[in-house]
Amino acid sequence: MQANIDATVIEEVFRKQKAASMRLKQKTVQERLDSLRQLKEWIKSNREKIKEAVWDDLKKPPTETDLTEIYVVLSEISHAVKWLPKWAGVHKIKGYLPLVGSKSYIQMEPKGMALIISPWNYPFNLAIGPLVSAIAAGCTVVLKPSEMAPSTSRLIGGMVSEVFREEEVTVIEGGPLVVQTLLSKPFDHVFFTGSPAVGKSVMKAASEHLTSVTLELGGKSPVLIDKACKISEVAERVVWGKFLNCGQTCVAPDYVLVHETEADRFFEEMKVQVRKMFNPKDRGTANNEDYGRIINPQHLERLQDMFSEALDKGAQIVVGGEVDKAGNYMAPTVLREIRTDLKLMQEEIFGPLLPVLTYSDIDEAIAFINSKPKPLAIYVFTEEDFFSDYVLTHTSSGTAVINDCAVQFGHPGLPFGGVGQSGMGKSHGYYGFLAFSNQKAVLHQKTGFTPVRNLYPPYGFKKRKIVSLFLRFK
Ligand SMILES: NC(=O)C1=CN([C@@H]2O[C@H](COP(=O)(O)OP(=O)(O)OC[C@H]3O[C@@H](n4cnc5c(N)ncnc54)[C@H](OP(=O)(O)O)[C@@H]3O)[C@@H](O)[C@H]2O)C=CC1
Ligand SMILES: CCCCCC(=O)O
Repeated sequence: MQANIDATVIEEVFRKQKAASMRLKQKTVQERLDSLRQLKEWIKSNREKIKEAVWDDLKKPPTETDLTEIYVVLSEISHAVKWLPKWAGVHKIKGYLPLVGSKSYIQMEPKGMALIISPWNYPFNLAIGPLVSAIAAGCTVVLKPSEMAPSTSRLIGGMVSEVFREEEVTVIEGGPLVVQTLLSKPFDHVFFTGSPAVGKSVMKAASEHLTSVTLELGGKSPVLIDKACKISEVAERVVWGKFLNCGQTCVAPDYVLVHETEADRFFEEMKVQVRKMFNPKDRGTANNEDYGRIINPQHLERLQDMFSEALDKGAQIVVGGEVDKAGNYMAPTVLREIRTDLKLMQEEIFGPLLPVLTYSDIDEAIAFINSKPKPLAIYVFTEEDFFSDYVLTHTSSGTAVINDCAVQFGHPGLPFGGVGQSGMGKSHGYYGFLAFSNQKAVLHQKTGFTPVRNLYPPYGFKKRKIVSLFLRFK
């Protein structure tokens, strides 16, 4: 069901879901599996509609939508369908001597009512991925997609109406004001994907009800390139990870630190790879199959400001630089001779600009990375394990990839999420299931004698001896 932004509608939706959430708590694993399978069938049957909606919103190449919006979600559903019986089952806990005779286990209980707030850059994937986890956990869901991706938002509303009962999942469209109204309600979990700035306001609002949150945020994810790498392979992987979705990707490389001895070769290879993957020949054509567009004129202007400032302060273009305002087009652009005080090096770029800096000493590079907030990802390219071990030991990030970029997002077995400014909580697979679950600890004590009785008062001489004995063996 799609609800308009009227506050009374939100009130009504909340009331219905509150009433349903206790009943749905008893929703069996089989019922949840049935819902996930129906969702999967809908997605597979409506692939073209999804691609059209995402094209309307972002001019995202249909094949890229297939890969990064549809395939990733189908993979998440298949993973959940395979493992849900185990995730939702009883997790037995090993015995504990002082409680000998008791049985302990963890019971996974749905948190209850979930609010999912999703961004525009992967408007299908980042709305439905968390929804899969919430359904698997047995939660009811209010889903608020981005109004900056209206076609995909409408498609999701229609899909939800067809697949779920209204009291199970409701899509409420709208922007910041709708979010603020929704956040005034005492949900049991809020799953937010977006910028750190908005993430803070979401967390603040949720704290009024002590509602748990998952914050999937962003940040400046560095690429660190060691000496003696296979530079053409490195360039290929950096170009793909960076310019996918025109760089509008939370796990995209934000800047590169390349060892000074490799810099010239790296720049040459970046030219080769950009031209090979995203040849500007299609620039401006409506049906470009390989490269998308910036979401709107405001974001294009933001990126142009960053770009102009960099050029004014000495940055040089290695490849790219073309901008076509009419088509919200900015070419995949690699820059060198970068000053560290540029806006480009202070704020998350979230677009197709890639500043490249050189370093001579690994500790200098690590100090630079650590001078910034902890990123969502760190990408290390090296042939030496000690190098990657050293970097991962001396830096902190939500995720880390050695010798590739962005692919960690697609592995349903890995927890995904940030740390510090780049986010809190994890998503995907079992970790997404846990985000929406209360891990209830259950201890079933035996009747009759248990060692615990020796700890009851009155604490006479004998009792004190027993307690000392207990302590001596700890
Ligand atoms: N960790 C991750 O998995 C990901 C993180 N991101 C991060 O998200 C950011 C880009 O996405 P973007 O959508 O622009 O992020 P925003 O934070 O601007 O928006 C995210 C969501 O919050 C809503 N929103 C926007 N402003 C407010 C506000 N003042 N109060 C309440 N809600 C608000 C938006 O609604 P509406 O859009 O309708 O205005 C949208 O639904 C980047 O920082 C990127 O790194 C992006 C993708 C994945
Ligand atoms: C490769 C797909 C990544 C999608 C989520 C993001 O990083 O914005």
